[in-house]
Amino acid sequence: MSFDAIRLEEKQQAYAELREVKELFAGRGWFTGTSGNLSVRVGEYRPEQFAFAVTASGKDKSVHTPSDYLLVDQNGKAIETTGLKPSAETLIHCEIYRKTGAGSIFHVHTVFNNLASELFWERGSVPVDGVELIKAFNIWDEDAQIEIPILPNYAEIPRIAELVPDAIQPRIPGILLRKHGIYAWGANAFEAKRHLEAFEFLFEYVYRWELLKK
Ligand SMILES: CSCCC(=O)C(=O)COP(=O)(O)O
Ligand SMILES: [Zn+2]
Repeated sequence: MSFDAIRLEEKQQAYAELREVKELFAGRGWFTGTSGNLSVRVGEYRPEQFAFAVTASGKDKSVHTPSDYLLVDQNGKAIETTGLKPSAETLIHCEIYRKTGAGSIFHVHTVFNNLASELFWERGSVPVDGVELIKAFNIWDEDAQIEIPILPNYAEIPRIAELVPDAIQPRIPGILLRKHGIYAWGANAFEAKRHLEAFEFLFEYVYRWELLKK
């Protein structure tokens, strides 16, 4: 498969989706200090070869410019002529796509996802019991109990990326990095957004509930 088959309209559609969600999340204050990154897959998918549009590294994600996104391959290398650098965390997106075949991945740093990751670091996952919003993950069991995995936040992204495949839990479309942020994914941007919003609600809930219990 060649990436030449990716049509201009597909790329423009992916960039438009990223722009829309970037604007929405920026309005919620989810990109503090240039943090966060977003991606949408384009073209055909095979675990050994795929492409995606990803946010460029280090940009102020609350503003729109003509150089906010670029296309990369399954190894995170640019597949278009550009001076832009892909997100420093692109390798994590690569591993999530390879393992899950997802269509879109969103990463944000928030105070509640950082607090939850630290509160439950020693457990290795954030437990959530019986909260209605678990249904946003298409888990419909009454009183469902889920565990959201937490990975260490090593300085070297490849060291984190290599842990990602084994950390991913089949029913849970997200992974926390300790005192860093959440990666949430879905079959498309709509679903990834729903999952991310649910995770953020649940992190705030579990954190506040832990305080109330004390
Ligand atoms: C200033 S935030 C540190 C880097 C980070 O965690 C992040 O999410 C943004 O990195 P990017 O290269 O995608 O801009
Ligand atoms: Zn980050």
